[in-house]
Amino acid sequence: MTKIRLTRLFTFEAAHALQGYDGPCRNIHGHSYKLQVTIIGLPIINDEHPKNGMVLDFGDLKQLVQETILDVVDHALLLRADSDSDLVEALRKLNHKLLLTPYQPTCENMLIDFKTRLRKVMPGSVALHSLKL
Ligand SMILES: Nc1nc2c(c(=O)[nH]1)N=C([C@H](O)[C@H](O)COP(=O)(O)OP(=O)(O)OP(=O)(O)O)CN2
Ligand SMILES: [Zn+2]
Repeated sequence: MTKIRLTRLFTFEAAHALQGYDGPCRNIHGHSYKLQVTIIGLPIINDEHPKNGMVLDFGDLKQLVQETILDVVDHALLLRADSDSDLVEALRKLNHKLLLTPYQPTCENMLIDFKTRLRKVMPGSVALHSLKL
């Protein structure tokens, strides 16, 4: 049977700073990110099944990505966990949505993080094929 890849595009807004970077991106700045999620699997072949013909309902994929990634990063500020503690404390006092990452928040590292998070919640019948940011 033929395995099928399904791709869905998501967008989110986030700010970050690249600590120690030799350019303007060491300052806190923001992006409108586009995240492409591709899964792979076999379509359900069962006329009695409500998801007949689907690898995964697009709605279910949307909910998975929403809960696992977008709820975490959308309108958040991503800073390295070892950022200046006064800054972190001040942002917390202001109730800012802060994601302290154990990594430099580059696209590459964010993708590794997203992959880890998504793999944990993929239904058994499908696999995460690829991510693009
Ligand atoms: N390999 C990577 N390089 C850079 C990353 C990254 O995540 N991975 N991130 C940055 C900055 O955070 C930021 O994204 C700047 O990108 P850049 O395209 O260099 O910015 P510009 O202002 O030149 O481009 P615009 O299109 O005007 O935003 C840097 N490098
Ligand atoms: Zn940036």
